[in-house]
This record gives sequence, C-alpha cells and structure tokens, in this order.
Amino acid sequence: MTVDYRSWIRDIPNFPKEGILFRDITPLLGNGDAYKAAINTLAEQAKNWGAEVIIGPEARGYVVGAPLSYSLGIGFVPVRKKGKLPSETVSVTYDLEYGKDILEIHTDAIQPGQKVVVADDLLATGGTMAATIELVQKLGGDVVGAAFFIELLPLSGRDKLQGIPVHTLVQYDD
Ligand SMILES: O=P(O)(O)OC[C@H]1O[C@H](OP(=O)(O)OP(=O)(O)O)[C@H](O)[C@@H]1O
Ligand SMILES: Nc1ncnc2[nH]cnc12
Repeated sequence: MTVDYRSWIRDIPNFPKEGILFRDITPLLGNGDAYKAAINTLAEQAKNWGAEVIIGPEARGYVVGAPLSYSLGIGFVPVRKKGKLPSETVSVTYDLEYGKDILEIHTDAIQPGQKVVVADDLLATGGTMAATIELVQKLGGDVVGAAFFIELLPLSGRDKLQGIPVHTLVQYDD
C-alpha cells in the first residue's frame, strides 16, 4: 500500500517557540493504515541492517522504536531524559533545535558488539540522535542504522551521525 505520509503530517507555526515550524505526527499516529505502513517500511529497513535491538529517545522515539522492535521480535531500549531511569546510567548533554537537555541509558541495556538500530520520529539538527548514538557507543554497541519518519533537510542532521546509514520516510526542504 502506498501512503502519502506528508498528508498525515500537520504543520504548526511558532511551536514550541516563535520561528519554529513544528511538524506534528499525531495525525499519522491516529491513522491505523498510515502508522502501520510507516512502521512496516522502517522495520524492513531495520531488518536489512541486521538490527538485534532498537533504541529510541524519549518521548516520540518510543512511538517509532517500540512498534519497530515488536514487529521484528527484538528488544526495545528506552533512552530517557535525565533522572527518569531507575538503575545505573550513563548520560550525555546535547543541543536541540529549541534548547538543551541531558539523555541517559541504563549501563546494562545493551551488550558490547550488539547491532543497534536507533529510531525517532524526526531528524532536525541531529543533536538528539547524535547523543543517542554516543550513549550506545559508550556501552560498546554497534549502531548499524538510524530510522525516522521525518527529515528536515536544511538542518543537516545527517552530518552529525558519523556516516551511519539513515532512512527517512518524508524529507522537507523548508
Ligand atoms: O534533531 P534534533 O534537533 O535533536 O531534534 C529532533 C528531536 O526533537 C524532538 O524531540 P523533543 O526533544 O522535542 O522531545 P519529545 O520527543 O519528548 O517531544 C524529536 O522527537 C526528536 O527527538
Ligand atoms: N520542527 C520540528 N517539528 C517537530 N519536532 C521537532 N523536533 C525538533 N524540531 C522539530
């Protein structure tokens, strides 16, 4: 089934700050056919990359990463914002299109050498995903690919991802 993903993504000007054009995926999530098609396409790609575990950053990374891992029958590891994970963690500070934050992962969440696919809804500056990849690498994981619904091309997020293969469903030029 061919889905026009763009028609399920809503543009909200000046959210969460003046000057940001927010690409809202909630209409896509709310449509069973569009959501399923998006996950199936990214799952196929993650399988081709040889994914052994999927890792996604809080919060929107979970609505992409968790169904991907379920669909592939492999584990899902959450990366969370500071202070939310209960066991021992490693952390990294990162820049966002609209701020700064700290991300954490449990130190025992992945095995050295394990093939990891990282997933999120949107690639903007790449700050969140670069930080997520750094966390995985601190634990010795092998990041084999990065999967997203959306890529904001002018922000050049791919350039921050160390040449790791990237797959995105929708690219915006503006
Ligand atoms: O490429 P970047 O410039 O890092 O931007 C992309 C990130 O920004 C958004 O998350 P946000 O931090 O707004 O958190 P949320 O998922 O909790 O809404 C989005 O879900 C990505 O994770
Ligand atoms: N423009 C944008 N729209 C939605 N989520 C984002 N995360 C970072 N930039 C974003």
